[in-house]
Amino acid sequence: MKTVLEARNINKYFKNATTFHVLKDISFKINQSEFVSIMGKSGCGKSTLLYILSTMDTDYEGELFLNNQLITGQTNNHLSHIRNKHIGFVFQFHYLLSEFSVLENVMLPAKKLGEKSFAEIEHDAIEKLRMLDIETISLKKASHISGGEKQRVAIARALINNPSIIMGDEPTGNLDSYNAENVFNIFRQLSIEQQLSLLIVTHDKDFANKTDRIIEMEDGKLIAQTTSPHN
Ligand SMILES: Nc1ncnc2c1ncn2[C@@H]1O[C@H](COP(=O)(O)OP(=O)(O)OP(=O)(O)O)[C@@H](O)[C@H]1O
Repeated sequence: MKTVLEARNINKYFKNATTFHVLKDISFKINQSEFVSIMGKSGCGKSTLLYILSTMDTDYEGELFLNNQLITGQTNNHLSHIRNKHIGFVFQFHYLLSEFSVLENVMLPAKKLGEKSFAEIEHDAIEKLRMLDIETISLKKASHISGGEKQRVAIARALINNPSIIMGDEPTGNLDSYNAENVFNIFRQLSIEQQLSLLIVTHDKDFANKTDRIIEMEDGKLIAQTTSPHN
């Protein structure tokens, strides 16, 4: 099984008036097509870890590999490229550009990457919108669609560059149970049909129990990795 993401002995310190050891020797791997959740009490370090794994925070000790390539120590320019091409993000709040259409929002990361023509990007974006069953709202302004639709648009945007992994920080935290289940089902379908890996921080035990593996954190440490009961 191909490893998509590997964290080796990640340590992080916040250095203010005092030094705070926030992440303590975290190591784990995520395989292709695996759907993994991260759980732990508020303040245990989940978001801090996700920032490092997503290459947005480079101030840490240890090593990070994406598709078996060491990405620790790369230049900011290179990291920005890696992030845009290989990692899709879905947050609790969707961060769509409200004055832009759904279609324009989904196209943005591909335009930024600059590897395809406008027509190709538009074609890809419509395909993603169709896959998520929101093609009919493609010309609506992002401010004129529902919360559940916004999160599906955010997922389509995360998929536009065909990433290896989707990372999410509480992507269902702002949704009602119907829409939360809908997002879970989309993630599950992506992991099975597109062989996409998913790493999702969540406080929702029901959501986590349905993923392939739960990574549990406490006080900055990885304390358990549990294969979920559904397996
Ligand atoms: N810039 C900073 N300087 C010092 N301490 C920080 C900083 N940012 C976060 N922390 C602390 O690091 C710890 C981990 O924070 P983090 O946001 O990663 O937790 P979390 O598990 O994601 O919490 P939540 O579930 O509430 O989002 C917390 O104790 C937090 O107060």
